[in-house]
Amino acid sequence: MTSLARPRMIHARAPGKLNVFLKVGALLDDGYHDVATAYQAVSLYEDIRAYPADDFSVAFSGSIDTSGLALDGSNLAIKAAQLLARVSGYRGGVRLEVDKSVPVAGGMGGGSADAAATLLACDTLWGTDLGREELISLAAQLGADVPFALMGGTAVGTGRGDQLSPALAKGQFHWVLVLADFGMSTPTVYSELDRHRERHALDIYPAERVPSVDAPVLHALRAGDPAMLAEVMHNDLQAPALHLESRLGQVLELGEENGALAGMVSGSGPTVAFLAPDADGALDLQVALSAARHRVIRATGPVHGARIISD
Ligand SMILES: C[C@@](CO)(OP(=O)(O)O)[C@H](O)COP(=O)(O)OP(=O)(O)OC[C@H]1O[C@@H](n2ccc(N)nc2=O)[C@H](O)[C@@H]1O
Ligand SMILES: Nc1ncnc2c1ncn2[C@@H]1O[C@H](COP(=O)(O)OP(=O)(O)O)[C@@H](O)[C@H]1O
Repeated sequence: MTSLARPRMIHARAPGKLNVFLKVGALLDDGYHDVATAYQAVSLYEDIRAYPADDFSVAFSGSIDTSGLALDGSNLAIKAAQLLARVSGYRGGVRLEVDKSVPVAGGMGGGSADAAATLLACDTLWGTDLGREELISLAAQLGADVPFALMGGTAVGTGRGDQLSPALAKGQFHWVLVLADFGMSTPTVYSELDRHRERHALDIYPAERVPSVDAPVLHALRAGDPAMLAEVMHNDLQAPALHLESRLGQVLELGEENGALAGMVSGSGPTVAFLAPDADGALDLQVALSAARHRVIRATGPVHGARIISD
């Protein structure tokens, strides 16, 4: 009698993201904020290889400095694998090798991409076969951005950012990303926004305490028109991020002086994303910013969400 051979390794890949639009509403009782965001998955990827093992472990490689990342159960990749094992009743473990391209704590959802790719890789490796819907619901338990890393493309996120609906998008947008040599804590940036609103007794979007994505943003994405998108890109976390790290303001100015259509802090920062008119414009901008001794990479979007590359 023959038994079905278990795969020896599964390779999954998930993208980083930009928030081309992010409005932050009220602080909720659970410490989260109601948000309305337009996500775009971009061509910076986390590649995860999952090997059968008796326990759970993770190791990192790649061009990004990962020396500060915990490798224990607090790592999002391990959390994802352990959650899937618990829910599915799988009794073994997994050895995860992550080739990292998304900056750590950079506002581009690298940890979320690790979690999404891990869910998919382990579901395949272990043959638990939960299916997309259930993986998305596990993803939401791991972090607000994790469902989008599974889904990819372009999408509107509401609630904590985890209630997704796909958005129509045409063509390709060209981004130039300035990476920082420091990270920023997402909760700290949200808290800075709350403090600012309290200090100035600001009413949060009084007409709509539940924020929404502005219609012109969806229109620009649908039209695939970078000039149109540049006019309406917005991030409520940019002001608090700049308040915490004023040097990001100089980066924004430099990009806008050198041909960017618009620049924006990505999510909670500190990565700064510039929208270029086209591929040539992105290359010119990369050269100018690199000459000013910044670490700069180019990316395009939208791209696919998490998927299996090989098994
Ligand atoms: C700001 C955003 C924009 O997409 O991304 P990043 O800049 O982190 O990539 C997200 O809202 C981050 O999502 P994610 O990084 O998955 O957040 P989580 O791990 O779930 O939450 C970390 C902490 O951020 C704060 N948080 C997160 C999401 C949200 N809607 N409201 C919040 O206040 C809470 O303090 C929470 O405890
Ligand atoms: N696999 C992981 N990759 C990156 N960060 C992780 C991971 N696991 C846990 N973290 C922690 O999650 C936090 C957010 O990291 P990350 O997802 O890279 O950035 P951001 O939330 O700004 O997009 C960091 O403080 C980091 O230490």
